[in-house]
Amino acid sequence: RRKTHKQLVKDCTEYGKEQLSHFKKKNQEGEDIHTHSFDELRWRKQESSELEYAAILTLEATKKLKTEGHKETQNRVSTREIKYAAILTLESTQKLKTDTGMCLSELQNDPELLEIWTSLVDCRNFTGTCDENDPYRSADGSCNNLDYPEWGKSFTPQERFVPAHYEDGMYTQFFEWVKSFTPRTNFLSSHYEDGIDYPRDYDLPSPRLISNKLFNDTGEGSYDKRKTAEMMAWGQLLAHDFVLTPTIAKVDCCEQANEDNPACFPIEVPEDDAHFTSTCMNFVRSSPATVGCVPGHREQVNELTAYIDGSMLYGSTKKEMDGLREFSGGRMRCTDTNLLPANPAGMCLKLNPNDVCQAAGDSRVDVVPNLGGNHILLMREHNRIADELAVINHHWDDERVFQETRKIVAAMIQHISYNEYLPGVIGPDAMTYYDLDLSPWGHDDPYDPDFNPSIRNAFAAAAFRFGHSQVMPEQAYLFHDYVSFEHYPLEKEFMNTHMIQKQEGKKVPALMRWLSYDKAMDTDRFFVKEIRDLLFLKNGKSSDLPAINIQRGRDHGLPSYNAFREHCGLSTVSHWNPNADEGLEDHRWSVTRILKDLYQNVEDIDLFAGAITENKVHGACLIDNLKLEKGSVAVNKENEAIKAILNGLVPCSDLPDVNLQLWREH
Ligand code: HEM
Ligand SMILES: [Ca+2]
Repeated sequence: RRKTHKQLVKDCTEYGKEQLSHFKKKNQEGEDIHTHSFDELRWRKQESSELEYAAILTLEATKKLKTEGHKETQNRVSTREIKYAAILTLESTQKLKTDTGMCLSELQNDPELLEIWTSLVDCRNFTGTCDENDPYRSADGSCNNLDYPEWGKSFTPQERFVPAHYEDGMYTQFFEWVKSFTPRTNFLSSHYEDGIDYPRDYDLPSPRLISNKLFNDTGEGSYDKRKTAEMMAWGQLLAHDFVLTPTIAKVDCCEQANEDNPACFPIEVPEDDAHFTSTCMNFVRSSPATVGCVPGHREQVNELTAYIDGSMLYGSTKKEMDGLREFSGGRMRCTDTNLLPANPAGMCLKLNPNDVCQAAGDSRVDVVPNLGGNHILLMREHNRIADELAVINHHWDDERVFQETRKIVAAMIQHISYNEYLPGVIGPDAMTYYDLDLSPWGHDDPYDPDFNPSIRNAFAAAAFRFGHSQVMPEQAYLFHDYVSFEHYPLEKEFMNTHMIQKQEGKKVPALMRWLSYDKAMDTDRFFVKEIRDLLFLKNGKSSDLPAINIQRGRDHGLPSYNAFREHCGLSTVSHWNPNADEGLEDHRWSVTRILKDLYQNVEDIDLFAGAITENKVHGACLIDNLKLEKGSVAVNKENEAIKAILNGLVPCSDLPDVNLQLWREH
C-alpha cells in the first residue's frame, strides 16, 4: 500500500531528524580531542552549524525519500555502469516518475509537498535587508548584488559549474530537470555513489597511492625560473580571501571508535608506503549544506566572502571585522611592534616562550610564515593609508577612514591579482583569450548582475589547489645585502609563528625580501616531500597534501576529470591511447602510463590528478576554472585607478605610490 505524499515526507523528515541527533551524539560540540591542531583549524565555525544541521537532516530525509519511493533505484545506483551522477539522477528521477508518480523535480516544484517539507526541515533564507545607498561593501559580502543579496556572502553553499552542453539530445531531460531545480543553483550533478551524499570510492585507487606514483618528487621537480616565491605566497593569500571550506567535526578518523562515523572518510595508505607506517591517514569530511528549501544532494559551505575584498585581512562577518579594528583613526589593530594582534584561542604551536598565535580575518594565518608575512604587509598597508587619509580629510570619522581605506586596500589586492598574479599563472595569451586583461585606461566595468560570483566547488577543491605544486621546501630570510640567506625546512615551520615573532618582528622584512627574490617551485606534477610526506609534522605524525586534495574532491562529489573536459569543451576521453579517437590527450606518455596503472578506467581519473598532470597547453581545464573568478573583480563597486607594486630591485622610494590626494574632500 502506498503511503500518501504527506505521510512519506513526514516519515522521511522524522528519519532525517533521528539521523541528525545520532550525528550530534557522536560528535559532541566542542569536545576536546587530540588530533593535529590544524585539523581543528578548519573545523567549522558556529555560523556554519545551523547550515550543517539543516543539511544533515535534508540529506538523510532525501535519501530515505528516494529509497521509499523506489527501492530498486538504490541498487542501480551502486552498480558501476552508471558513471555519471547526472545519468544517475536522471534515471532515478525517471523511475520514480513512472513507478510512483513522484520524483525529485516534482517534489521540488509541488507547493503542497514543499510546504510540508519546509515546516519539517529548518530551512534558512537570507533575512537581512540591504541598504541601497551604502557605498561600502558589507563585511559578510551580502547585498553586493541587490537582486541576489546572498550571492558571494560568507556561510553560503558553494556553486557548481554548469555543463552547457547538457542541452544536447542525450541529456535534454536532465537539463530540464536542472532548470526546474532553482534558478540560483546551476550545478553539474555530483558524482556521489548514492547520488546524494555518499562519496564514490568504488574502484578508485587510494589517493596516497596516486600521490606516490604521480606526485612523488624524486629529483624531477625544479624551481620555476621566472616565478618568485611570492607568486606561491600570493596564491595562498588570495585563496584565503575567497574560500574556506569547513570540515564537519573534530575527530581522528583513524581511531577504531570512528569506523562508522559519518564525519569520516580516512585515506587508505598502501602497506608498502615508503614514508608512512600507519595504513590510515586522517581525513574529516567537509561540512554539508543543501541548497534551497527542497530535497536535494550534498553541497559544501564557503565560510568566507567569495569576493576579492581583503576578507583575509578584515574578516568575513561584521563581528570578525569589529574584532580586528582599532576603532580609532580608521586603523586595524596591531601590536606595539607593528605585528598582528595576538589570538589567544589560536592553534599555532607556540614552540618558544614569546610566540603567540596571530589574529586575522582568516583563521589559517599561522599555517606558514610566508602567509603570516603577507597578512602583516596588508595590515601595515591599511594603517599607512588610513593615517594619510586621516590627515588629508581631517573631518572624516573613524568609520569613514576605515571604510575608504578598506576599499583602497581591497582594490589593490584585486589589481595585483589580475594585473600581475593571474598573468603569471596563465600567461598573457590566456589572459587575452579569456578577456581578462585590465583596461590600460585604468577603468574597467565588466560588471554582470546575472553572474553569481560564488566560488565553484571544483575550483576550490581541485583547480586552485594547483598552487600546492609551487610550494618550496623551505622558508627563509634574505638580508639587506641580497646575498645572505637563512633557510628553515618547511616541515619545521607549519603552524610556527617564530620566524615572524622572534626579535619582536624585526626579521619580517627579511622574510618578505626572501619572498620577493627567491624562486617558487615549478607548477608541475611534483610536490616537495615537505608537503607530500611531512605536511603538518607533529609528534612524528604528518599528512600528504596532494593526496588530501584528491580525497577532498571525492568527498565533495566532484565528477571525474573527464566530465570537466566535457564541461571545458575539450574532447571526452574513453581510451588511454592518445592517438585513438577519444584518446587521453594533453598528457605525456610517461604520465598516461602511470595513470593507466592506477585507474581501471580512463573515465575515472580524479579532477585534481588529471588536471595537474596535463601538459601546459592553451585551453587546459585549469585555465577555464580560473576564468570564472573574473566575476569577483567585476563586482567591485569602486574603480579607482590603482597602480602599485613593480617587480625588480628598485629603492622603495622610487616605487609609484597611490596618490591619496585624489581622495581629498572639500
Ligand atoms: C605552504 C603552503 C601551503 C600549505 C601548507 C597549504 C595547505 C593547505 C591545506 C592543509 C589545505 C586543506 C586541505 C583539505 O583538507 O582539503 C589547503 C587547501 C587549499 N589550498 Fe593550500 N596550502 C599552501 C599553499 C597554497 C597555495 C600556494 C594555493 C594556491 C595558489 C593554495 C590553495 C588552496 C585552496 C584553494 C585550498 C582549498 C581551501 C578551502 O576550500 O578550504 N594553497 N591548503
Ligand atoms: Ca573575500
